[in-house]
Amino acid sequence: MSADMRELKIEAARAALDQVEDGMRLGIGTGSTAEEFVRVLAERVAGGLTVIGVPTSERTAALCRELGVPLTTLDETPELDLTIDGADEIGPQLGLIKGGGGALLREKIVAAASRRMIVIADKSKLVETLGRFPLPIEVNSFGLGATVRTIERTARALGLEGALKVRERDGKPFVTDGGHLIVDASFGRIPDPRALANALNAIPGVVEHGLFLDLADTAFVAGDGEVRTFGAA
Ligand SMILES: O=C(CO)[C@H](O)[C@H](O)COP(=O)(O)O
Repeated sequence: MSADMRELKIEAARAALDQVEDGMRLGIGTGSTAEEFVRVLAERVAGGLTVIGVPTSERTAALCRELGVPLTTLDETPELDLTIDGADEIGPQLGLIKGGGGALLREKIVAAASRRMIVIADKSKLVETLGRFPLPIEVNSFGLGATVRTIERTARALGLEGALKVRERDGKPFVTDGGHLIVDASFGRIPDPRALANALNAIPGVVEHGLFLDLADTAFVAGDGEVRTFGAA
């Protein structure tokens, strides 16, 4: 990642930090932008801010522990005030594609448990139509072949075509924190994300998908010397 790109992520993270108030229960996202948020949050915590966070991945949990951000779980703290997370794409009405980092299931559970969700990103994530970024779909490993065929058929019925690939890392299937697999679906354009989300939700074997609709309230997007706010300020 270039130094400029990292700077944009830090700017967006700082804008989100301004929304954090003392005593808040936070959902803490996953990915390189969310990690910049953890870093700026940790500085504030070291300076006396009192917050408690639910991490959306083991990777984020490890960074929080390393930097001294206090953690809890959704079992101990089932309602959160604010979740801050990155995204792979930000589309119309703050519809998102997430899951590039493989944490979409926990990210969606945490976002849904939060009163407010803020997305932080650099401007490369803004799109007019979702789908350029392959849609991550988390699936149970049992019946993988059948589930992939059903996803393919379901997508085709909605006019969506494209390669479906089981995600790999180091030549082996990528396994999520929940022990599932990820199928990346290269649809190119998803003109009706709601129809696709509903259809995917109905497929046995699909654990969750990376379409985040009606979850994000605000996006802080850094680029061209400013941080733009989308949605509720
Ligand atoms: O959804 C995610 C992880 O599952 C991330 O938020 C998304 O992949 C963005 O990551 P980055 O900030 O590194 O671009």
